[in-house]
Formats: sequence, C-alpha cells, structure tokens
Amino acid sequence: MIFRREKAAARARPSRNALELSHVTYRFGDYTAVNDLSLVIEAGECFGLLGPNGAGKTTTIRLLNTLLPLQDGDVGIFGYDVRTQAMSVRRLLGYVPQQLSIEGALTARENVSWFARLYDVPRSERRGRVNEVLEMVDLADVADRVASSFSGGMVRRLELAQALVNRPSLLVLDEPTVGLDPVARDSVWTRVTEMQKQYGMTVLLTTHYMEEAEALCDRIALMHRGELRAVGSPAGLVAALGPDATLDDVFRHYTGDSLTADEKGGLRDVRSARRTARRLG
Ligand SMILES: Nc1ncnc2c1ncn2[C@@H]1O[C@H](COP(=O)(O)OP(=O)(O)OP(=O)(O)O)[C@@H](O)[C@H]1O
Repeated sequence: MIFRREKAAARARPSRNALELSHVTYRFGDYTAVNDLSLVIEAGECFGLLGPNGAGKTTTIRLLNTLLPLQDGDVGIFGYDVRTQAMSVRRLLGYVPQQLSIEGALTARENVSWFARLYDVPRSERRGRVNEVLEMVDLADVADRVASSFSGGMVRRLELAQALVNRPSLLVLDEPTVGLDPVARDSVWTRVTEMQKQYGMTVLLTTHYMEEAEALCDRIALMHRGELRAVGSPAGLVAALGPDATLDDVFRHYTGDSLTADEKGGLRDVRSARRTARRLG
C-alpha cells in the first residue's frame, strides 16, 4: 500500500533533478557553516561531496535530509520542497550517517526490520524486503547473528541495508567507508555500485578518500569553508589542472589543503572506531 503510494509519488515528482540546492546558507550562531551554496544533482548520478574537515559537508547533508531546518535558500528533492514537503522528501531518502546507526544487541535481521517498521514498510512486505536487502549487502548468511559480533565492514553494510529497506530514490552516504580497511572499503563500494545499477538510484556521498570519489562518482563538488569551490567529473577537474595533475592536486588547488587517506584518516578514524566499539559493547 505504502509502496504503491511511493510509486504514485514518484510518478508525480515535480522535477527530474534529484537535488536542487539554491543559495543555501546555514549559520551556527555567528559561524557560517554553509555559505550561499547552489548545486544541482541529476537523477541517476553518483555525486561526491568532498572537502577538508569542517568544510560544511555534513551540515549540507543534514539540511537536505530535513535533520536541520533551512535558514536561507531553498532545497528541492525530486522537486519536493524540503521546507514545506518534508514527509514526501523523507519517503524518497535513504541515509547512512557518519555515526553508528545500528544496535549492537540486536541481530542483523532485527536491525533492518526495525528500520522497515520506522519507514512504514507494509507488514506483508516486510519480511521479503528485509531478506532482499540483507542479500544485497551479502549478510543473508549471518542475518541472525547479533551485530556486536560484526566487523567494521559488516556493520557498514548492515547500515546500507537499513537505508535501502524503503527503496530510496536518493541514497545519502556520509563518509561510508571511513575507518574501514581497503578490503572492507572495496566491498562497500561494490555494493553501492551494484545497487545503483540495479535500481537506478541517485547516490550522494561525502568522502575523504580521493580514490573513492574517483572510483564511484560521476561528478564531484569540492567544498571549503562552507563554499562550493569547483564542480565537475573527476577526470574533467584533473584535466583542467594540467596533464600531470592528480585528484589530490585538484583538492589542494581548490582548498589549499591536501587530502590523503593517511593524513585525514588518523585521529578521526581512531575516535570513530573507538566510539563504534564502545557502542557495540
Ligand atoms: N552543532 C554545531 N554547533 C556549532 N558548530 C557546528 C555544529 N555542527 C557543525 N559545526 C561547525 O560547522 C562547520 C562545518 O561542519 P560539518 O560537520 O558540516 O563539516 P564537514 O565538512 O562535514 O566536516 P567533517 O569532514 O569533519 O565531518 C565546522 O566548523 C563545525 O565545527
């Protein structure tokens, strides 16, 4: 029933663009975290938001997924106004936050079922949908194990399953692979790519990893101090800088900072990994 309603809403979507940000500014007190940001993401794109710590990426994401109230500017998700049509917006979104969003004491299946109930997936469809997404992220075999026994990569894949259970049109991933080892990171990338192909979803992700942006994203936007500095395809941005440039050079050029996994992963990842371990207990 709800899915039918979702499909009807999808048909009635007022815009083909997945996301339209227009002159968005957000201040925490006197501090401007996002400054006059305008951006369009087309339906079906995988789009990466890059920038150093504090650039305003998470704030931007929280504005578009209705977790923060808009102060200035407009945001449309498939043409729905975030300010006045928040429920329609939420129905179209899947969100994997930076912070842990699973409960360690529950099994993988219970974690996803809980999200299915939160998202109002009809009771008759719930079991099938939960199995489907667990399969998709390769956790079907361990569906009845408690999440506290999972590795970091498995936890991230479980969070993906939670975000997918309402079949979102726009999947938003805030640093999906931070703190994961290269093998686990690779397996998350593979799942994201497969899901995007299979369902034609639009994906918006923030990342600190240049190779992640290059491997996954059709286009990227570079943010610095709340402002948009450049938008384009990874190859296009690199080519514009010169024949020997790398994506890291692009980052340095637009943000005056360099960004490698090792430099930026450090303390943040350790903190995040420790937080995860504590919560999973
Ligand atoms: N609740 C808050 N109160 C005050 N300042 C905040 C708050 N949340 C974020 N900020 C500030 O806003 C700026 C942008 O933060 P944001 O989390 O959006 O950056 P980011 O690009 O996502 O960085 P990171 O990669 O570290 O997550 C930072 O300087 C941050 O300290």
